Amino acid sequence: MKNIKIATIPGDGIGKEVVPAATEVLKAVSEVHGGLAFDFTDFPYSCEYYLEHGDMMPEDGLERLKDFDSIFLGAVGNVNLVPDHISLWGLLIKIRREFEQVINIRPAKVMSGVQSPLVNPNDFDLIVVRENSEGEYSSVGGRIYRGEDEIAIQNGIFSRKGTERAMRFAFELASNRKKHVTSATKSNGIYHSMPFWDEVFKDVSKDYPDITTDSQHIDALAAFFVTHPEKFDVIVASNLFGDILTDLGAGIMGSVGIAPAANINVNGKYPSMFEPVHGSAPDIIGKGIANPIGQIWTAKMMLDHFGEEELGTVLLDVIESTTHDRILTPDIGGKHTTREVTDEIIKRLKAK
Ligand SMILES: NC(=O)C1=CN([C@@H]2O[C@H](COP(=O)(O)OP(=O)(O)OC[C@H]3O[C@@H](n4cnc5c(N)ncnc54)[C@H](O)[C@@H]3O)[C@@H](O)[C@H]2O)C=CC1
Ligand SMILES: CC(=O)C(=O)O
Ligand SMILES: [K+]
Ligand SMILES: [Mn+2]
Repeated sequence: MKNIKIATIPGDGIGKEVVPAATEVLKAVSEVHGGLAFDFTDFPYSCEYYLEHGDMMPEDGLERLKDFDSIFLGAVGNVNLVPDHISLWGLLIKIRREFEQVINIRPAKVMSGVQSPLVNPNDFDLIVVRENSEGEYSSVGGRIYRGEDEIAIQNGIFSRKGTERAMRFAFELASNRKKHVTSATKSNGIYHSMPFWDEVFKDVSKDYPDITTDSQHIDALAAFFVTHPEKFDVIVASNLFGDILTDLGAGIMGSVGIAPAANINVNGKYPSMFEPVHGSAPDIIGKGIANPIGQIWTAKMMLDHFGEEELGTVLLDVIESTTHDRILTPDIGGKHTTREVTDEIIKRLKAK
């Protein structure tokens, strides 16, 4: 029996609704498989935890998480309780950084039965490789003066190591796909970091002569995501550009509620973390209508990560069969609840 130890952190808002749903699905996956067991341990780290303890997680929080095989997180953020930059940096971004989850991979594709907001979208299937440890997500800078003379300085951090690492990851991924990598840049407007980004991209691409490349400014790239998403395969982007592009990727799929993501530790020193693209969705908390597919598809990425690709494919096929049959939550045009979609996925999995 293969036993996988998973730390679950539902976090805030609908994270508390979709993580339990996806955990139930994983339990069904384990039943179907027979030789695979998941051992879940739940951690209450959240904005409510902050109010009680003055921090998003205990001082030894990372110590408690580090020996798990992976972390399965929902979302972090409740601005009614804690400012976002405090809660996200105290939990989500802290784990990404301290556990050296330097790559964030986020696929987007046409899902059967889910109406894209694009009129007659061509069949797209792309994946964004987002640098996940530095870039524009930075705590370097400061604020001086108050009022009229106030100044805020925010520095972006682009190391050769980090930039190259994300790009190599993208090229490796592309070699098993359509052998094309697009670089998201903005070297016409950002004076230092983006010309540097372009140079590193050029250098790295020399090591992959069988992979074709192109480079697009992020503004144009955003427009192409809407007009011709089918033209893309692997896109490598900085932390913020990747963040924005993947909500856009989710948008053209039909909803941010179905988009999955994986924060990958590439050196094997710490667990990777699996959490969907979306946030805590404060506008729909407690209504029972959060789309669980983003979190469940994220569970599929976790299965892939553990070498269970066959099972991962079964799970994605089951997800897509339910959307195909229009068992949909309201965000993608249906009337079904989180519970109903989850139950349907579990039922179909068990029938496999
Ligand atoms: N990785 C994380 O933990 C993230 C956390 N956040 C945090 O979440 C909070 C809300 O952020 P927003 O910018 O509003 O982004 P959001 O992704 O939470 O919500 C944007 C819109 O998408 C909808 N939506 C999101 N997930 C959905 C789902 N599963 N099913 C149906 N509809 C869904 C929401 O109802 C809302 O209308 C903030 O505190 C923010 O900082 C935001 C993004 C990522
Ligand atoms: C915070 C956020 O939206 C992200 O890192 O994806
Ligand atoms: K999330
Ligand atoms: Mn985001």
